[in-house]
Amino acid sequence: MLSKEDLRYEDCEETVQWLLDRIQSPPDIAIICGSGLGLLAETLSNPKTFDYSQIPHFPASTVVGHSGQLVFGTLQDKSCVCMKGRFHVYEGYSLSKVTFPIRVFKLLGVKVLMVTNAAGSLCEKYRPGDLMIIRDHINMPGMAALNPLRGPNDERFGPRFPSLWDTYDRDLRVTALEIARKIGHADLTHEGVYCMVGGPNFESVAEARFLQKLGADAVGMSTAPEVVVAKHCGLRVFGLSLITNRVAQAYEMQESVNHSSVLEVGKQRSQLLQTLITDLVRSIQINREPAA
Ligand SMILES: O=P(O)(O)O[C@H]1O[C@H](CO)[C@@H](O)[C@H]1O
Ligand code: HPA
Repeated sequence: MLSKEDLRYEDCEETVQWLLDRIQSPPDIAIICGSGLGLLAETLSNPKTFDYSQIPHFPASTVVGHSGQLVFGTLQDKSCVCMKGRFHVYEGYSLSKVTFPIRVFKLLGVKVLMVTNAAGSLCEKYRPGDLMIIRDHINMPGMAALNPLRGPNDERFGPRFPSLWDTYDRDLRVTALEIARKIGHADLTHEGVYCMVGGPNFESVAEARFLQKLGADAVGMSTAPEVVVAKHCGLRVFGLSLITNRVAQAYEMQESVNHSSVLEVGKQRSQLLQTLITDLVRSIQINREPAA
């Protein structure tokens, strides 16, 4: 059964129509800016910006470092849309609301979703300021039935039982690693597994040890639901984590993390992220179906 909190296909269509009435050309690529990474949106030329509060059915951004704007524009001759700020479950939103923009992007005609996030390192060799290309994820809330696909399945979006085995696009991952090498940052660019937890607290030492044993290289409080919904509706997905801190896995470790330091690392690395995403967008071929 749908709850009051669940947004329907028709709500999505309404939002899409509202946007189509106001933009020049529908986007092919959508980019979600993680905590402190909103400057990515400034790479778009001829920007057309909407506050989330203007857009029908869009929730509001409540987290510092997520300014709450949707920016349409051009990057490397590709029509793009950037979310300056995402929605998190810990803000109190249903998963349907958290992932609503992804379905809007799909109905707008987007082919590729690029998700970025700030994340803590669980892997010995990752340092704050490093990048992790997401190879795969562990959706902790999803495995405990807090999954955005829970409830009646609307086949217009996708199948009841989607497979996630090849979710993070292999070609985009390879290209991103090549770009990192070309721009001289291979040493700080890794490929690994992102684990989503519910937040908003940062992990306890015992939780961090548990996640590391499960095979997670980095941990954050977002991304997995967006990616599940993107895969469900057939989008190509690329994911990039900026490692903003180490997560303490021993009681003696003096690792303290707070949201301001997460945002600060985002600011310091914004240029690098912009370069990598811009070069990756340049490499993407968009195959538009011929008009009927
Ligand atoms: O995942 P993004 O939105 O980048 O944000 C990350 O940073 C915040 C914690 O500082 C959490 O919201 C965590 O998920
Ligand atoms: N844990 C969870 N989410 C995060 C972290 C972290 O250490 N850093 C940035 N987002």
